[in-house]
Amino acid sequence: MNCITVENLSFSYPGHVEVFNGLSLSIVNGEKAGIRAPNGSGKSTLFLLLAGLLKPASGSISLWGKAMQTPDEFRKTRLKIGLLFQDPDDQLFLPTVEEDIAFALLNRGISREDARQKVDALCDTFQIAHLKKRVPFHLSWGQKRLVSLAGTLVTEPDLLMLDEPTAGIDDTVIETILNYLEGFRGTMLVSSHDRNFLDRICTSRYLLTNNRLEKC
Ligand SMILES: Nc1ncnc2c1ncn2[C@@H]1O[C@H](COP(=O)(O)OP(=O)(O)OP(=O)(O)O)[C@@H](O)[C@H]1O
Repeated sequence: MNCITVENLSFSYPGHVEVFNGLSLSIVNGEKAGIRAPNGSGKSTLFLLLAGLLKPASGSISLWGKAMQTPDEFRKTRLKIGLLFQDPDDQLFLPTVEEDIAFALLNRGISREDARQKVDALCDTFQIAHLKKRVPFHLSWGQKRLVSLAGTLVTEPDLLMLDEPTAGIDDTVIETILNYLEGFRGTMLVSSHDRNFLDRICTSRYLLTNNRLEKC
């Protein structure tokens, strides 16, 4: 069964050139798909469209076989999705790191104690336990990246969409992230310019150029 089916998707930012014109793709359940592309070709835009945060001009998006037609359908389905934004400043918004990582759990009705345990475990894994009481806004860029990644993974989503997860992160921590993602059992769509990173965790690779997403 497909996790993601996109047919004939077209999208332009208002007043700008079109990003997609007739893009189609399908990602099967459990696939770990790596996307590479030149800068500005639309990777981030694709993730935002798939999460229902941008609206296509035409075409269809189905997630787990269900056509996503209304904002409400996307909102409900997003509970099963973890989306890591390319820029952590678009993602972090609460007064402390631990509150930010816990947000998606509490939003899903998980108790404070269970949320605290999951946050603590992930902070230990990503070596960011010392940052828990810090203000996300004041962290370094790499630290923000790790905190936003923890906040994306903490709900153990069925579909992970990671936009440049290793940008600005040092090699030892990249290894920790790789180890974690190698054990991830859901479906994953990950964009990166780091070919080695994609080779380690992906079961399929795609190249996005000239409006087309082609297996490579
Ligand atoms: N909010 C916006 N308003 C107008 N144009 C935008 C906006 N966001 C992105 N674009 C444009 O849309 C195109 C696709 O951008 P996008 O960020 O999706 O590409 P990308 O493949 O993720 O790039 P990169 O690898 O450089 O991060 C680019 O030409 C970009 O300038």
